[in-house]
Amino acid sequence: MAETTTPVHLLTGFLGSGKTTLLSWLVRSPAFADTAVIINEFGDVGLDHALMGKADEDDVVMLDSGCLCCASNNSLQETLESLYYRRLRGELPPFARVVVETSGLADPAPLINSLYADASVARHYRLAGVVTTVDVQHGLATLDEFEAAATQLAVADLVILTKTDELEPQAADAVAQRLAERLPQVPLLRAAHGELPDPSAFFGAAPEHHLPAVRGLAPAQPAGRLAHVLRYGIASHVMRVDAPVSWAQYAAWVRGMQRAAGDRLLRVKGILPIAGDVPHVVHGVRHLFSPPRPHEGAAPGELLGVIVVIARDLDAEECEALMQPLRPPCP
Ligand SMILES: Nc1nc2c(ncn2[C@@H]2O[C@H](COP(=O)(O)OP(=O)(O)OP(=O)(O)O)[C@@H](O)[C@H]2O)c(=O)[nH]1
Repeated sequence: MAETTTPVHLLTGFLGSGKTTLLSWLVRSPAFADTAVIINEFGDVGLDHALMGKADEDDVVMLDSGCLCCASNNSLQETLESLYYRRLRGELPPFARVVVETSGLADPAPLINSLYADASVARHYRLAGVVTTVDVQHGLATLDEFEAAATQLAVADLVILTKTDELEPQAADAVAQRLAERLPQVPLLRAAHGELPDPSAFFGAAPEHHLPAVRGLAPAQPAGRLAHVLRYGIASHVMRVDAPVSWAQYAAWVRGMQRAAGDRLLRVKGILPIAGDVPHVVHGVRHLFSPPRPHEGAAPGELLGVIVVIARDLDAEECEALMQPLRPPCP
């Protein structure tokens, strides 16, 4: 008898569209018991993992809800195989499904293809749906501007319109309407404050009717991150801040970033020691920065002081110059 395969749900969506926030909430829900979550990142440092409050980047963490979480910079194939064999050897508890959070710049088509085309993966896993997050404020503009965002939407089996708490219901309705015109067959859910009305709806996506579109979009070889970086002039810079900073320094840094690079910024995230060495989570999407909040969960360890800046046409030198307000003043 053929072995049953484990369903894999891809969670994609452009930089800052709310994937990690949504997932952080979902993994605590009983609907996510028996789920293994894999976080795959753009950038050299596994920050999303830390922002979700997990302890160890290399290991699989079991949450109270029964959900398993791990971060990986390996290929999806390698990670899925490793999970499969660890489960087989009894090193991991059984899991009934997998959720993969892709990086915000990833073209999901090669990932989708690998689930179908890689024989060793396809023996044990199957694609069960692609969920694409679209930011209600920036989403439509991003779709027009970035091919990756358009591709992420094109392959969606379920669209989640995020941050609807930030707009009036009528304005959110208008965005939902525009998305429905683009993808009339794809269901759309709304998330507010990073939450869905029903967490189990996340698993309701059905991929079959999008397969032709995926085949048409997928390049022959899996697209490397570099391809995106070169094509759009987008680069990810990992900056380090070694000493605690004051609120005044933080404010000066944000002002400088907004003024000098606001139109080129895509995403800023990190964990900064602010005001007496308290680790604070820093988030920016485009030119907007959220108020930093104290970091929750396991100590950030060496990620404390790491800021990832993803921007267009911003080289390392200029990025470093923009970090100056966070550097200790010269004696
Ligand atoms: N008001 C509001 N803010 C949200 C919501 N979801 C996410 N955010 C904020 O949007 C910013 C980006 O959210 P993330 O969850 O990190 O986005 P992401 O898609 O994982 O981003 P990348 O890791 O860059 O791909 C953060 O400041 C979040 O607090 C929401 O539903 N409402």
